[in-house]
Amino acid sequence: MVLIGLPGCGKSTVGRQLAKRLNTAFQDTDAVITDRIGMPIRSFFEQEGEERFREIEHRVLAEFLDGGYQGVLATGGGIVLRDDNRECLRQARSVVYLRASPDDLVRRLRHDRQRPLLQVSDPLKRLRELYAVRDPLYRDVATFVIDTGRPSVSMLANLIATQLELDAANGRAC
Ligand SMILES: Nc1ncnc2c1ncn2[C@@H]1O[C@H](COP(=O)(O)OP(=O)(O)O)[C@@H](O)[C@H]1O
Ligand SMILES: O=C(O)C1=C[C@@H](OP(=O)(O)O)[C@@H](O)[C@H](O)C1
Repeated sequence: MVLIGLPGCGKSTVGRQLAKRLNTAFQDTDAVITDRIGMPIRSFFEQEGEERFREIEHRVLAEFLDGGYQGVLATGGGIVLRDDNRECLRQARSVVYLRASPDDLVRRLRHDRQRPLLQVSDPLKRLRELYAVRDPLYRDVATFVIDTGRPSVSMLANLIATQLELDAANGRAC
């Protein structure tokens, strides 16, 4: 199953807990990319540009999904920007959109210096722009949407696990 959503929505944090709860593997496309490029993503954006990053991100996503990866996969917030990535995601068995408001995200990420797109003078404005463009794209490929506003990380992991179990019990693949 794949987790999507804006930077800071909890794809890695919730994803790790969910994998434990489901007793399955956890992987993070950003971590795989970082290993592959041998530098932080922020440095890669500065040296090589976003477009090169998106190429590598596409290859990594396709490798996981074409390879039939069965665990929990956290993705980068921009994974839905490319048509071919959205096509890949539609073939995944479950895609969960962790929805978070720009206001919540800017609070969570106020000390972050790693996310290249948010190193701007007005990160709230940037997050609102990202939300406007991406929210419809996340919804387009999501199997279901979870609002992350109130619940804790462990509650969210339990909520998703329960939803996946219900889907499985109702005969829908998870
Ligand atoms: N539901 C939540 N409530 C409060 N803080 C959260 C929640 N989900 C994630 N966080 C915090 O927000 C930050 C970003 O989370 P992270 O999992 O790295 O996001 P992503 O992988 O989606 O970019 C971390 O400090 C994490 O602890
Ligand atoms: O939103 C984006 O376009 C990006 C989000 C980042 O991942 P997170 O969503 O884990 O921050 C990372 O993939 C890269 O900096 C680009």
